Amino acid sequence: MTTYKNFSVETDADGIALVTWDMPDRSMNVFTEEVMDELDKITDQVTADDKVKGVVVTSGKDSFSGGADLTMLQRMLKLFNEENARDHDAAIKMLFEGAGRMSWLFRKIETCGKPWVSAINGTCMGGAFELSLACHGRVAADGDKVKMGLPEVKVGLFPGAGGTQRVPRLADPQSALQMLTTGSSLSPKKAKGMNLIHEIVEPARLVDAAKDMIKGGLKPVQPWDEKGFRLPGGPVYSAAGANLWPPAIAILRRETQNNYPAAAAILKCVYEGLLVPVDTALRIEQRYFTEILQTTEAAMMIRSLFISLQELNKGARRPDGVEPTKFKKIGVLGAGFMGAGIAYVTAKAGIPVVLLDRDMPSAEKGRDHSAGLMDGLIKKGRASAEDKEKLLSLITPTDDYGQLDGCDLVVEAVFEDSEIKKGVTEKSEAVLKPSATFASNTSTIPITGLAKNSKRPKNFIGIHFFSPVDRMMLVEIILGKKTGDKALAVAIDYVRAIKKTPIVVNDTRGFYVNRCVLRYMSEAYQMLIEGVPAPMIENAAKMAGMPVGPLALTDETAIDLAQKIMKQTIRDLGEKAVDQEQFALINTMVDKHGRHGRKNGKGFYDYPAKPAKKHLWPGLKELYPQKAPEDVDVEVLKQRFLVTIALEAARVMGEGIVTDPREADVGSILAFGFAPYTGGALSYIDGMGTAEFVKLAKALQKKYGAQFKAPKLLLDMAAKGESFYERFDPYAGKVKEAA
Ligand SMILES: NC(=O)c1ccc[n+]([C@@H]2O[C@H](COP(=O)([O-])OP(=O)(O)OC[C@H]3O[C@@H](n4cnc5c(N)ncnc54)[C@H](O)[C@@H]3O)[C@@H](O)[C@H]2O)c1
Repeated sequence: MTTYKNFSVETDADGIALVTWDMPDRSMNVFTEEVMDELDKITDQVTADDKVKGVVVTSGKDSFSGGADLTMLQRMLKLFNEENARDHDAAIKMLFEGAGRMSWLFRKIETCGKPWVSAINGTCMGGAFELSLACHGRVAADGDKVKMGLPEVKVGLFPGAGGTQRVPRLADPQSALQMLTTGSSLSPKKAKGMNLIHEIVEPARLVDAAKDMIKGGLKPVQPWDEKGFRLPGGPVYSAAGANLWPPAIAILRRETQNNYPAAAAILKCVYEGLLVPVDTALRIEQRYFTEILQTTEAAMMIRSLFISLQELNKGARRPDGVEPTKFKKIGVLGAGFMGAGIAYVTAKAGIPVVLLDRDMPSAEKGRDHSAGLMDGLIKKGRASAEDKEKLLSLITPTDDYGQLDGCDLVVEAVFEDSEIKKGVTEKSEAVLKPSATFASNTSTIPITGLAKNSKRPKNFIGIHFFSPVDRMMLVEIILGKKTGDKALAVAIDYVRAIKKTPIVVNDTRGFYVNRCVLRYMSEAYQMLIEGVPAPMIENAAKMAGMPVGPLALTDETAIDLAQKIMKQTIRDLGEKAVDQEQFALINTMVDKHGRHGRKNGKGFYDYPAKPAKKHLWPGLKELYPQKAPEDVDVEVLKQRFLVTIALEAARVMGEGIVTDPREADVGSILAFGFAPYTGGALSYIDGMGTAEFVKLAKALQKKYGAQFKAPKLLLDMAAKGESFYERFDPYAGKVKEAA
C-alpha cells in the first residue's frame, strides 16, 4: 500500500488499485492544490506500474466529496488581481492555466490507457462528480444519502473540469442543459436514467462491483474518444438541434433575466463544445471558465453563498469560551402558525419538544401540523411512516407549565401582545431551571423591553424565525441590552442544531430583515402612486433578480398587517415617520376596498379558485392616473428596488444593528432572496464600488425622494474608497483561512 497525505493506494491480487480519498483534516473531501498534486502523482504511479490493470477510486468518508474548495479559487483570484495590476497578459495566462488544472488532470486520467472506475459512496458534487465523469465506469451506492450533481452555477461559476462537455455527451442534451444551468442534484436513480452512471448497487457491494466492471473487461476508452461517436441528441446542426437550442436560450433568459453570466456561458460552452472534438471542447470550456472567474458575480457569489454561508453555519458569531449545548428538551410556547413550525423543525433535528398552548386542543392542533408536513414528505418518497411516528413521538402537546421542567431553552411564539408575553414568561420562569435560556419569536416588540418581564434578563434573547418555518433557512438572533454571551451561544447552538443559518442582530424596530423588506414594499407603493402600471412594477422586481414581486409579497404578509405596522409606527414615532401618501394607499386598499391580501383572496392580486391563476387586481388602474408603459424606464425601476434595500442595509450597519457584513449579505439572500447574483445587499454596493453607488443613490434621491439619501457611513466610505468588507473586516484579528 502506498499512502499519501490525502489518499491511500492498495493494489489487490487481481491488479486492481483501490485509491481511497480520505483527507485527515477535513470532515468532507474537497479538491485543494495538494489533493490535485497527489492525484496527479497517483495517476502517474498506477499508469507506470505494470502490475496495475485498472483503478477504482472511492472515498474513506461517509460522503465521496463536496467538490473544489472554493477558497482555492479565491486565492487564485487574489494572485490574478495582484499580477493583473503589473502585467495583464501574464495574469490572464496564469488564470487560464489555473482554470484548466483540474480539467487536464481528469483528461489525463481518462486517456491513461487503464480503466478507472469511480465508486460513489455518498454525496459527490462539483469537481468530484467531474472526476467521476472522466472515469470509464461509474458505480453508485443505493440510498438516500447518495446525491450527485454539478451545483457550480449556484455560486456564479460553472463546471470547468469537463462537466459541460461530458454531461451532454452522455445524457440527452435537454436534460444535460437543465442540470447544468440549474445546478440541481440527482439521485442515483435519476443519474442512471440520464446515462450518467452505469450501475447502482447495495452500499456493501460498492467497491466489489466497481472492481467487477474492470474484471469484466471495461475498455479504458471513453465513448467520445471512440471512432464514430455520435452525440446522444444528434449533431447541433441537425433538425433535433434546431428544435433544442432556440427554446433553450429563451428559457434561460426567462429564468435568469440575463443576471447570471455563468448560466449564459454554460449554454455557449455546450453549444460550441459539441461542434468539435473533446480536446478542443475542453479548451473552449477552459476559456469560458477563465472569463467567468473574472466576473463580479462569481467573486460576490463565492464569497457570500459559499464562504460566508459556511462560516455562519459553523457558528462564526458564537462567543468563545461557552460550552456547546446538547439539547435534551426544548419548550415552545404557543402552538399557532409559528410555534407549530418551530416544534416541527426542532423535532426534525431529533430534539424532544414540549409544545404548550392555552388548552389541549390548540396544543394538539400544533402537533398535527407536523403530521401534515410528514405526510407530504411520505407522499414524495422522502420520509417513511416510521420517520413520522418517531418525529411525532418527540412532540409533547400540553397546557401544563410543569412540563417545561428540565428544558434547556424555551422559544415563545404566543400572540404579538406584550401583556400576554409577560404572563407566559413569568409562568415559565417559575418552572425552568435558572440556567435555562428564554427566547421570544416576536417580530415587532423590542427584546430589551420584553426582557424586563424576566427575572433573568441575561438569559433572555430573541430568536426570530421566518414563515414558513420549515422552508426558510435564516433565523435572526436578537440581542437585548442585557443578553449575555451564554444565551447567545445557546441560541446559535440551537439554530445550528436545526440546520438553519443564524445571524446576530442588535435590538431595534424591525430588526434587520423586516427593515429591508419594508423598504422594498414601500418603493413599490411609491411607484403605484406615481402611476407606474402594476405589472411593470412586479416584472421589474423580478428582472432585478428578486424572487417575489413586492406587491405579491405584501399580499402574502397581508395588507392589513402593513396598515397595522404603519399605524403603530405613527403612534410611536409621529406622522412624519410614515409616508402619508403611502399610508393613504394602504388605507384605501384595506378600508375602502376590503383588500387584505392573499388571506381573503383579495389583495394587490385577485386569487381566484384553482386552477385559475392569481392576477393583478384591475381596480389598481383606477387608483392613480396611469403612465404609458413607454414613459417608464424599467432599468430605473430595477435600480430603485436594489438601491433602496442596499441603502437600508447600509444604514443598519451604520447604526451598529448588524456588525458583520457576512450576516447582512447572507441574511438578505436567505430571508427575502435579494438578487443572489449580487452576493447580497452590501456586496451589491461593494461590487459596484462605494463611490459609484453613492453617485447613483444621489441621482435617485434627486428624482424620487429622501428614501435614497445615503447615510453618513456610506459617504465616509465613498470618500475613502472603502468597501464594506474592508471597513467591517469580519476576519480582523483572526487567522484568515479564506484569504
Ligand atoms: N406569522 C408570522 O409570519 C410571524 C413571523 C415571525 C414572527 N412571528 C411572531 O410569532 C408569534 C406568534 O405568531 P403566530 O403567527 O404564530 O400567531 P398565531 O396566532 O398563529 O399563534 C399564537 C398561538 O399562541 C397561543 N397563545 C396565545 N396566548 C397564549 C397563552 N397565554 N399561553 C399559551 N399559548 C397562548 C394561541 O392559542 C395560538 O395558538 C408572534 O409574536 C409573531 O409576531 C410571526
